[in-house]
Amino acid sequence: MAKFSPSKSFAGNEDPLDVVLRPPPDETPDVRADRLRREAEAKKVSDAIDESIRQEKAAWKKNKSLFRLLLLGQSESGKSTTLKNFQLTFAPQAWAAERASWRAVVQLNLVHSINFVLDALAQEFTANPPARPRTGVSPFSTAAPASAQHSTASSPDSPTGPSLADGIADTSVPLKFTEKHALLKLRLAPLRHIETDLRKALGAADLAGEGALGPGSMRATPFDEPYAPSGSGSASVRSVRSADLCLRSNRSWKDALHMQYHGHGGHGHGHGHGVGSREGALTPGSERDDATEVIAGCREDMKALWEDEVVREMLARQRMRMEDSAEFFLDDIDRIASRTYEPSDDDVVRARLRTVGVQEYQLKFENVAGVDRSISREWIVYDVGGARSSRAAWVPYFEDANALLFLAPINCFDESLEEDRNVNRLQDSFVLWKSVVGSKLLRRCIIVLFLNKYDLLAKKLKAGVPIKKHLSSYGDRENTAPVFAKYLHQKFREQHKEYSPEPRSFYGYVTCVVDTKATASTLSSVRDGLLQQHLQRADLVA
Ligand SMILES: Nc1nc2c(ncn2[C@@H]2O[C@H](COP(=O)(O)OP(=O)(O)OP(=O)(O)O)[C@@H](O)[C@H]2O)c(=O)[nH]1
Ligand SMILES: [Mg+2]
Repeated sequence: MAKFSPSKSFAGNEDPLDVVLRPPPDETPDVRADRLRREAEAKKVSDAIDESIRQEKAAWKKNKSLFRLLLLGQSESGKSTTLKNFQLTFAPQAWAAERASWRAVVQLNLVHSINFVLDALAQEFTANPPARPRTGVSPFSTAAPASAQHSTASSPDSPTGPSLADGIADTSVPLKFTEKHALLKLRLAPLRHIETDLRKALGAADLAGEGALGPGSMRATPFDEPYAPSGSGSASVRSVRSADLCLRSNRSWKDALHMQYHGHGGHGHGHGHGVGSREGALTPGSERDDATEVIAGCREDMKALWEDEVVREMLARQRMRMEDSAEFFLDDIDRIASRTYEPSDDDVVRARLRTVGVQEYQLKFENVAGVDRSISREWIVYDVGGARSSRAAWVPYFEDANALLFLAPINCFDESLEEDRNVNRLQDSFVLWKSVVGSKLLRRCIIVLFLNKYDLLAKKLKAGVPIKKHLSSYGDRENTAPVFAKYLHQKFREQHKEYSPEPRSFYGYVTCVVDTKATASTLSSVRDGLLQQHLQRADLVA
């Protein structure tokens, strides 16, 4: 029987690989140099591969511990308000530390709304001047003259109710302006400068030239072209605004304010640079805080203006849509227009600042008992500007997003977009939702829907605005908030199912994000659900 005899080369203790790779014994210097060069190149490639594997692992680890949430939806859908709820619910200490810095923002909201009413008044005066001065008329009298009371049509608890929302105000009787209105307008004139000062203090000035002040500038009249509805032939509420409350970002207005308070060194040496030309005008809590002083000085006049029935009727007739939070602040002038005013949690949640661009926030969870602490401690939340011109800027954030919270305001079925009056706001939300759920870039993203502003929907429907008139597909269903919310929930759900590139779960909530208590509980379950889903996916990928 033939015996197996190993070839000589593989005999003994020699490493077979080494034998193969060993340079030939008769290698010339040129061949050797060539071989070494090739080996060095191969090593470079191998090192590069190792490095890329290392980076991938690090990115995965980072991704795993950093959860990225995108807040999307049209302008004024409630994205920034939802972000504030996240902070209030999950990072209460950081929230409390920042609350005082919102004072100037709340003051700006209030002053902005008063100036908005004064603008409307000025326009009315041009066509319908106030009656000749009468002696003994005080601007503080809340009772309107008998003639004016006679001419008003709105209900007391809903000054901008059916007549505003549905465009059925009786304009045949002229509004009766009196000397009281002229006097109020005059006495409240200093608030113009205060608004400018506050905007500057909050860093709004550097937005000039970006078109960021939006379509309704201070010069825009409340008598712009009426909205021509595209489909139903029904009137929609016009979005006529005075200059938008628009600042670049959360961080930058806080920085700007810090500069105003503490000077450019930013360390509290008491050399406030003031606002406009007034040195130290915004140093908080000091007698030099001009804004607070002037606002407090105007308190009674502001109240008299806002509570005046002729003024309310004027707003209803002009079908003006003020900021959603305007009434909240205007109804609480006594508290806000005070020298000792400090913002409450609700004030901060309601304070409106339009978001410009994409703002990134680090949300550090305090006191959480998370499913997995390594991924529940810190989230990156992206809050975007929702106006049409801002939407292209969202796309680069799609790829890395783990989850997306889409806000659709459901009270706006009879309103048009501020940036395009021919587009119904609800229709815009539908179209946006369709493209978000259908996006291939977002196919692995967990999507949560908030059908928001339920309170405003309920108020509008209670005032008698007919849904069917603006949304013919609604048919003869009940004109009530619960039925309409359920109907929309179903519609959004159907689109989600139809357009998602891959099957995925639908999470839909009906919300009112200015209700911080209810929102806290919704956000807790959203957070737990998101983390659970995220972990399941991570297990599949890892
Ligand atoms: N009553 C009521 N007001 C709401 C609700 N949600 C948001 N608001 C108000 O609506 C206004 C707009 O809310 P934001 O959160 O600033 O809207 P946004 O989506 O961030 O808007 P952009 O920054 O312009 O894209 C603010 O005045 C909020 O206080 C709600 O559920 N009910
Ligand atoms: Mg915003």
